[in-house]
Amino acid sequence: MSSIIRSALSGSRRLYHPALTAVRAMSASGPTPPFTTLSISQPATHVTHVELHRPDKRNAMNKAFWREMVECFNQIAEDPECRAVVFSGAGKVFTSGIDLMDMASEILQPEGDDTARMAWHVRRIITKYQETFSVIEKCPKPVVVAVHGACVGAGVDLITACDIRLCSQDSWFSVKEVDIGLAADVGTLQRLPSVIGNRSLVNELALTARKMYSDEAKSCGLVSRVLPDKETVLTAAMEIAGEIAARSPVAVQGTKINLIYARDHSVAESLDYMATWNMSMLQTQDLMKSAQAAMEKKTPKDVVFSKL
Ligand SMILES: CC/C=C\C=C\CC(=O)SCCNC(=O)CCNC(=O)[C@H](O)C(C)(C)COP(=O)(O)OP(=O)(O)OC[C@H]1O[C@@H](n2cnc3c(N)ncnc32)[C@H](O)[C@@H]1OP(=O)(O)O
Repeated sequence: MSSIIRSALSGSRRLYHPALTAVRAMSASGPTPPFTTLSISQPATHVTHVELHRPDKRNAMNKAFWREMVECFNQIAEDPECRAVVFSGAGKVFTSGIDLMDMASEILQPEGDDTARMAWHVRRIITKYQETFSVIEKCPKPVVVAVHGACVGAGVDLITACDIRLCSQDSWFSVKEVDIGLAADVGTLQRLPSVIGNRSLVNELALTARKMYSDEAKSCGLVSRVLPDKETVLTAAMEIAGEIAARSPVAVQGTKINLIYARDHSVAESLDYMATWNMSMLQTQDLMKSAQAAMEKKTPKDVVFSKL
């Protein structure tokens, strides 16, 4: 059952649905209702563009953002029209991280009658915020992130949950949390080590909060490409998403899920999971269609795949 039907049945407020969203320019004009921090568009067939849209506040992540990301990516996960996602930030920078004004009260003055209750309250907040980026990883549609300018604090948590990272030449990254008196708690410390495969560098970045510029980000593997500017990085991200979206969604989503499984499990466990996964997925009609196209020297773009 699609999210839109569920929404109608439950009588809840209108939900965003990419298939029903008008095709908009790549640079959206503002948040797309019902969201206040995210602008959603469909720049190409089967591609959804999610833009963090608080440019005046350098895309600082306020309370609404942490909630809306979960709603947005859960809907994308279930949207049969969407096969790949591009994530970017509006305005001058990608993101300045957590909204230091909006979040202060929730974290610094937690609800609760005593220390234990306040601690449980804070724990619930942290796990809720962790979900904001874990939904990117749980979404079976690959997410390509296009970074430009600053990517600070929670921005690094966000991009490490994405599948493909690109940035512009003017980008810089900072695991900023130690500078504001906390250990990063929404994904960087857990995901960055396997993203860049260099624990000494991860430790250095996380313990000093120093800026890492685009060339170093490329050389250490945080990003796979550096493009000249914001426009070209977004264009490159759209092209990659288009390539992904042209391929079998059964193959693509199985690939994402098994890559993430393999990151977190032994080779033996992952091979076992893979065999179990493909014992059913190899029975897809996409396999025959794709193989036939390859034999006929056609590209995946020439093949029409059923919705998934
Ligand atoms: C449970 C906890 C979960 C997650 C925790 C995450 C931790 C973090 O994210 S730590 C990182 C915190 N962020 C920062 O320390 C960055 C602060 N911002 C900056 O350094 C700069 O703004 C900049 C990103 C380098 C951009 O500089 P510039 O282009 O010169 O813009 P500004 O003039 O500084 O800012 C314009 C405007 O935006 C507001 N703003 C910027 N960053 C934030 C922020 N993080 N929170 C709230 N507001 C922010 C700034 O106040 C200005 O607003 P005006 O109303 O125009 O004054």
